[in-house]
Amino acid sequence: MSILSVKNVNKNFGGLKALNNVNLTVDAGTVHAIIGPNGAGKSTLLNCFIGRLEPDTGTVTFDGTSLLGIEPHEINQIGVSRVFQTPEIFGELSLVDNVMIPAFAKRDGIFTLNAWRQIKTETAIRDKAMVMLEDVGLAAKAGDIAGQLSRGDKRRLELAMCLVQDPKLLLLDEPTAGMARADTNNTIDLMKTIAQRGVTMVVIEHDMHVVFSLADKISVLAQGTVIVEDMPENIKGNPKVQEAYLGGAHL
Ligand SMILES: Nc1ncnc2c1ncn2[C@@H]1O[C@H](COP(=O)(O)OP(=O)(O)OP(=O)(O)O)[C@@H](O)[C@H]1O
Repeated sequence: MSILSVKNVNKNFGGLKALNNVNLTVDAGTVHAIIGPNGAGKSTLLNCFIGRLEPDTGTVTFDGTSLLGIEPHEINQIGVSRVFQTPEIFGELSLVDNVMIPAFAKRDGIFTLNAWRQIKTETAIRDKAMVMLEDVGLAAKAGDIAGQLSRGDKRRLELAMCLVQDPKLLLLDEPTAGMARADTNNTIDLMKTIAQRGVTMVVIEHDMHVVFSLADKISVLAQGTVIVEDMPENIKGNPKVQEAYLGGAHL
């Protein structure tokens, strides 16, 4: 059953066709990877899922609700969370505070600093935040200041900030970018655990080891168009993919 459906989406930047009649279907409970060369339109497409960009034409539907014309926080509220390429965390706050903030935002609709001062002591939310930090392997650092974390840990923290919102759909933009291999493998394991819990994931990723370790289905974008959508085993040898994606090189 489809949870995210993209139909005939076009997006131009001036004279540049960043998305050219994109169609894509993500099935519930699957990991769906979007790959393609630099500038193919992957981030532009993801931004159309979270209200950061509005397509010029076409539809984006999540769980029966159109995602177009609604605010990013409302999209978040209905169950879509995104992990960014550059982690968006609160650098001066502790890890546990970082995870509590999105938990409150999810519960109360929108987050305000005044509310934060009053509710910071709520133990149920603090306990939930601690469970999420445990899940991503950061519980021992719960009281540390987030800005001082390593790059890999910052990404794990951001993942905890998404998971605390109990998302139905998790969007990950290059979740292992800049990580050493050991960190990448830990992240793959973590994402597998999240997938096993039934969270649908859309992953943009350049690292083919990550893509082929995780994906149930892969969409290949080239010059703003989905040129192939198929199972991983059918992607590697696809000449269209090799030509468009790597200029004829073998994946
Ligand atoms: N805000 C913008 N204004 C103008 N052009 C843009 C804007 N955002 C993206 N583009 C252009 O749209 C095209 C698609 O960019 P996009 O970032 O979506 O590609 P991508 O597949 O995510 O690339 P990468 O893998 O390098 O991150 C590129 O040519 C890019 O330069």
